[in-house]
Amino acid sequence: MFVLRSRYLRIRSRRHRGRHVGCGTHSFLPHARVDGSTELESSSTHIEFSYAAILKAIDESHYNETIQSCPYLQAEIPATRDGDARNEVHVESYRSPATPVLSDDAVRGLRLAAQKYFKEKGGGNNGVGVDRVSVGDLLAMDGDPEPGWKTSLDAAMMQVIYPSVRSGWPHNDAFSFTKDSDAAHGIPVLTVTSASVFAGGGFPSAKAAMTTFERDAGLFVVHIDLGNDNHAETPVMGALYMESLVDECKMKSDLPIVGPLLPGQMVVHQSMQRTAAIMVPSNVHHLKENGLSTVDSLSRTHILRAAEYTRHYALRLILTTKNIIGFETSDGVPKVAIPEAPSEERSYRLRNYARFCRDDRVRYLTLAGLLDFDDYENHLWLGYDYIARVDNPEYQCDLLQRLSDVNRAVFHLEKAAALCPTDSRIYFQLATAIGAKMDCEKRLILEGDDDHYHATRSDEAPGLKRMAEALKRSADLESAPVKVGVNGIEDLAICLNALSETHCKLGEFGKALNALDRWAECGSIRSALALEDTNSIQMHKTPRYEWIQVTDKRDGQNRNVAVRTVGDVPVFEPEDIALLRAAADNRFALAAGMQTSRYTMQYEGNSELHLDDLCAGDLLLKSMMNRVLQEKVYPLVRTAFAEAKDLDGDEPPLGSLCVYDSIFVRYNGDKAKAAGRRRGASQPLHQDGGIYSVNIALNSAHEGGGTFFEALTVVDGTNILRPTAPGHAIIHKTTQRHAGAPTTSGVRDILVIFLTARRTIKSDNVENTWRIERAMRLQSIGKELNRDKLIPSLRLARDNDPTNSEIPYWLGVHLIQGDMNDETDERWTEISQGVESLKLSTLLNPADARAHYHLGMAISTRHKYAMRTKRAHLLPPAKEAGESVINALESAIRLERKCAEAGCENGINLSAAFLALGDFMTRLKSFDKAIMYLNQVEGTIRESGDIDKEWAQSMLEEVSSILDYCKSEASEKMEHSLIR
Ligand SMILES: O=C(O)CCC(=O)C(=O)O
Ligand SMILES: [Fe+2]
Repeated sequence: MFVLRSRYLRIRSRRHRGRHVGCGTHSFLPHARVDGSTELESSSTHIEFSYAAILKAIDESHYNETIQSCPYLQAEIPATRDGDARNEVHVESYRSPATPVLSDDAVRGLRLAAQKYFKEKGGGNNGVGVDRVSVGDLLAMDGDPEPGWKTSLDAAMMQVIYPSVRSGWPHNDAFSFTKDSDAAHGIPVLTVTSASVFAGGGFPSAKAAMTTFERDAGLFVVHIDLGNDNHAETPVMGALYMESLVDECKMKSDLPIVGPLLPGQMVVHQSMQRTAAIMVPSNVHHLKENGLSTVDSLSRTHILRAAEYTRHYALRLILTTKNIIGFETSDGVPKVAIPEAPSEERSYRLRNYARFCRDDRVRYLTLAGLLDFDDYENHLWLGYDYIARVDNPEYQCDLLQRLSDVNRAVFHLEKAAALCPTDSRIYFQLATAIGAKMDCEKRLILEGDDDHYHATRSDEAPGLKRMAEALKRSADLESAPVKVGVNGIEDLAICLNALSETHCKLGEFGKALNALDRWAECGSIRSALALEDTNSIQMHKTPRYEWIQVTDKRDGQNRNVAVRTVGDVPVFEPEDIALLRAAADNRFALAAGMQTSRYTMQYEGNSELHLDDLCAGDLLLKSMMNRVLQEKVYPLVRTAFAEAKDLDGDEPPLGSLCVYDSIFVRYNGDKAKAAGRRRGASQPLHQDGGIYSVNIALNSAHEGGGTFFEALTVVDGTNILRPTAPGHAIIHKTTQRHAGAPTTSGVRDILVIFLTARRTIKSDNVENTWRIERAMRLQSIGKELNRDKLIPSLRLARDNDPTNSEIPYWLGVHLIQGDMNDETDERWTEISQGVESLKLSTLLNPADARAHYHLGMAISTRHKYAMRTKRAHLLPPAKEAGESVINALESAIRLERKCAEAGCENGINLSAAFLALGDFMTRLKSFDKAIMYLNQVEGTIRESGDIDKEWAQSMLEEVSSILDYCKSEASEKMEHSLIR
């Protein structure tokens, strides 16, 4: 599938803040007129009429807003046009006056007023810790401590703010007459439609941004910094992240921010520019980066720290223009016709309206595009909507129509990119559209319902190349807001995942690795929890530990499975556990059964929470976790795995250990039982993400449960490990296959921390741990690749992490699964390599039942293929082959049964293994053995409860016919030997 997940782009446009006319409401549009036809072409007269009606409504809405929204802030007093012309200072993207526009007193007064308001009435705290209050509400508040700020603000409006906007963009359409009739409405003047104070930061895991990073309403945004209460102590300052500066700053290796700003200092920009108000340390431009030019930057770390440190304030005014003459009425009813809103406003409002239309979105967006050719968001939305339409399962149309839709999507997104070359969303959507287009073309060729496409052989490379280019640009752009903490890493990670995948599809593996490393780096900076401080001298008591090992029967060597903490120093003290579980209880109660995790391994009876979500805003929990990580977890992991180095061949990471993700898992055995889950509350066999998994027990009041380790199935005794007591841990490499053993009654709570490491300059070439992640990610991308690219990428994965048994396992499986009618030498080599790869997998992990199973099947397949293609002479001797098949399949059966006993089976079809054994022994004319194996098929099917299934019946028929053959051959053989 080529269509990328659209989750990456949550296109939003800021809701209009106007109190009377929300663009979120339909109230300003004549309902009866706008629904009806769904296609622009369907009825031109009808459209003409609707179009006019819509514009009229929009003009009215804009007009109302300009006179009603912020009556407490005076509009601009028009100067003579000559006067303006003399002051023209055309600026590109923003104006940032050197001297503050508000005095220190006014800044403090406004901040104090907002603080009082938030304390008494709250500020909405919209889920990301940002409070907001309108200036109108501040003015209406009783007991403003220092109300003098209003006079200062009024003066600034007239003397600095309005003149500065007008002289900054003198050629803006909104300032000029377009038609003669407009002259009747007078000169357009600037006015304020929204004035708000924002506050953000000052708590654990606070976001760097105080305002959402998106296009604003109106025509101009005036941002005035209001400082914070701790400025003197710690110089945390305000700044404005400005998307349009990205390219320019990259060249100068600077940050795309305007600031740091002094309290009272102002930045003005067009609303169309995407910006976000952020908090930064005053030395943000002088931080010495580590030279990796990656997102894991010092500036990001320091900006996020600044945001946590203090609550910062800013004033934001939204400006537009209005025509003064038309409004001069006593009763609010205009005497003359309502003036046209500026075209940018018309387009913005129409676009916002389109968001709420289910059927007509494309049509309204097209109209919005006609109103303002320059507004890239119209094209972005159009492109996005054309793809969304094609993605919608309810959209009934033929492939050619689909192709035409995705072509339009590509057209609009390219247009958007030309108008705004710094918006990462556009390039991501462009890549999505190109992918969708390729998908359509492929289907047209397959279905052959068009002569043109029927004739064309598809060559995907050019399309994939364009996708890669767009994704690369998107990732490069997206890195900028990530680097300053304005955006989280989620979207960038998705983009880099797609980029790696596209490079793999092109066979560009070097570039794929580069993108993969950047993607992995995202994982290493995702968590807001502390990273390992490698400089600190350990003064704390770390838990003691022991290694759980198995002895390999073949070479007598010990293999490490996991570390278990022992003794009287646990990872978590009882009070730490209590704190964590209480936070989880709260969150589960809040979620009321809704999904609380990003992961999919969840069944009835299991629930999960991300520790980062729990810690956000919870100072106590976060600092407890940071302490435990720093004092216990990191030193423990580093020491234990450094000790294991000789045995495992893995260097501990060079860079600081850090949290890749951490989840609180609650297994409810009783719930699972009630839901009829035979296995209780459990997790299937898997590998984790990151490098190390730390699994900490939080209670003991349950039956069953524990971590099942596949590696332990090769030795006698238990294969489920449990920490020695609540608060203690089991730690293993993430590549060690394991499962959550069924909790059969009661509740089992654990905290699993997946650790990875920060990248260092050396990581690229020498670091094992970094390569472990590469290999895992290559393997996960493999699911999206065709066989011809899948096989080389699995080989690459194997080269990067030669110890991960999962990779040669999949490589073997895919090498075997090719065309059995292809009799070339190349195919023979593939099959032989497939067998070798599976053999390697069983050597690396002798406990993997699946690998043994597929190895047995593969040897048998190779045998059949060789016989058929006259290559019998290339096969190993029959006895040896027989032994290896028996060995492999019997191991598979034995191991799978052990897994099943623990409730953690792989789900291998054991009856098929017996059948394969019987079949192979028959081919080797070893009839007694064949009969012995075939006789076990029926019982095994019964055991699995599948006897009534159709496949079971046909398998039994096959068994019975081979059995008949074997029996007659066996008795003939017997006769033969008697005669002799
Ligand atoms: O239940 C357990 O101990 C295993 C948990 C686990 O493997 C996981 O959450 O990834
Ligand atoms: Fe796990």
